[in-house]
Amino acid sequence: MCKVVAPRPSGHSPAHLLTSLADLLQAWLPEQRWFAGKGRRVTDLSLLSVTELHPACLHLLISTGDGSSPSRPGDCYQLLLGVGEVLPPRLAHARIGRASQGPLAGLTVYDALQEPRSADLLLERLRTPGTAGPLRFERDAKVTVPAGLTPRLLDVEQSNTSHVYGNAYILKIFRRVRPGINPDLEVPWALARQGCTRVPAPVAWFRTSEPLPATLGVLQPFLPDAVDGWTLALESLTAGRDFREEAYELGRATAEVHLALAAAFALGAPTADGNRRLAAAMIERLDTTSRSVPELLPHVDGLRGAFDELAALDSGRPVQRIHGDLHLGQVLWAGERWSVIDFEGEPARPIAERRQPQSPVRDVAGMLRSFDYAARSRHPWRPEWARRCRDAYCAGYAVQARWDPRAQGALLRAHETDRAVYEALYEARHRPDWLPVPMAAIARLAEHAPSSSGGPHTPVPSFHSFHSAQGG
Ligand SMILES: Nc1ncnc2c1ncn2[C@@H]1O[C@H](COP(=O)(O)OP(=O)(O)O)[C@@H](O)[C@H]1O
Ligand SMILES: O=P(O)(O)O[C@H]1O[C@H](CO)[C@@H](O[C@H]2O[C@H](CO)[C@@H](O)[C@H](O)[C@H]2O)[C@H](O)[C@H]1O
Repeated sequence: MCKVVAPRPSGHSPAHLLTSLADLLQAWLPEQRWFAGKGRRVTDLSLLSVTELHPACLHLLISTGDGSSPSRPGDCYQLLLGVGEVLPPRLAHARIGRASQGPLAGLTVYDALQEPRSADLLLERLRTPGTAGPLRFERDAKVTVPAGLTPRLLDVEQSNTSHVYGNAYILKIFRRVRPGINPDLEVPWALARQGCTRVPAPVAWFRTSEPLPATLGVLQPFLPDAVDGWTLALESLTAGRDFREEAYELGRATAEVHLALAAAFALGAPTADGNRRLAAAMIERLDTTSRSVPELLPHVDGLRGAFDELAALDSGRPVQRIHGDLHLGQVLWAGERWSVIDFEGEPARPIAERRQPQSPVRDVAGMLRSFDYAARSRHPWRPEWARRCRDAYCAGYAVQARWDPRAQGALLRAHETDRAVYEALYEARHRPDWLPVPMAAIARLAEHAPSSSGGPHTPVPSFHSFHSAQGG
């Protein structure tokens, strides 16, 4: 960590500190993968809380807005800032800038989550529960986390920031913070209590009570040698290898998690009214998204067909807690089986909404879209690879859940369409180069008028009988 010089930042109010940080953060935030306002200027910036974890390491909750709507509350983000005189070369990539005014004038500010020392600080706090200002560090009383585990920053594309400790634990620090308990703590905790072994159970976490009650980070066991489903799918595509057996097992794993979720949380009955409200919400998302992603505009009328079809439906599957953002990047192959991670749901949605019971078909649709994503992201495009994976996945799901998602044609189509709209917004905001991937699906979904398909449920006893039935 850099050497700190007086005056100590903690001696200053958030408003005073902001005079040092505002310019630096306004330039730096829009460059961050986890920042949801790509391409938009940060005009309104305020510090919601400042906690000194160490004289040279500040924990910050900030609120940002783009000035577009004075009535819209700003987004809240969690930062760990290092402050010092000189930044060592190994931290050059973490540099945010040199403050020119205010209490930090002349000091260099950097993203402290990029360095192991801040990871050490957080783990020490999590090992021994307690508080620091508004921050509360808590853990599962039955688990003892050893001291001195070597941290490393996880070097993968992700929406948050994670540190791995001694290949034994992983700490996810949520970047975008929303009021309420984060489902990524709530759901794995509840599943562990159900005895579900498909999901790593939280061992420690930290949260804040002010200025908003929110979960800030979760420590879980790290699955060593795990490979995520997205990497495996791309390897399979590159090598021209089949992925049906993996997809089938993934379907079984998804259904197993859904069954455990159904046992852990309340269920809701499917109703015609529920379908109408869901369709209305999907149409609203389509309309809102097409205002910020103009590429969607030519397809809006076509896409609405799937939602109208859902609105006319008078049945469906019972609603329950689900994963909420299921895709190939959220499943890990480790120890010869699939595990499921990241129950945060769609990060842009309010937490109260993410905690509502939803149709399990929504998760199935997320994974089906993901097979399409993988196939679309490689040249040459191999639609048959995605089609086989999608079928195998549903077959595996049907065996475990005892109902086949393919028999829910209208529901599945509406959820896939809604998911593709979500993906278009996500990519436009976070990875504009990827926008063509969901747009390809959107064009296809809009072009093919919805029609009820999907036959009656036919249980498939094993992958191998499924495989031979497909002539594989
Ligand atoms: N328990 C775990 N064991 C091993 N690797 C993990 C574990 N949890 C997460 N990871 C790795 O971290 C990556 C990002 O995790 P994820 O929870 O999806 O973060 P984010 O929500 O920030 O995208 C995963 O793709 C995986 O590579
Ligand atoms: O970071 P999260 O895992 O919470 O999820 C967000 O980012 C994902 C991209 O990293 C995004 O997923 C989309 O791209 C994936 C490939 O990178 C693909 O597997 C998914 O099917 C596709 O939706 C996800 O939508 C977003 O919420």
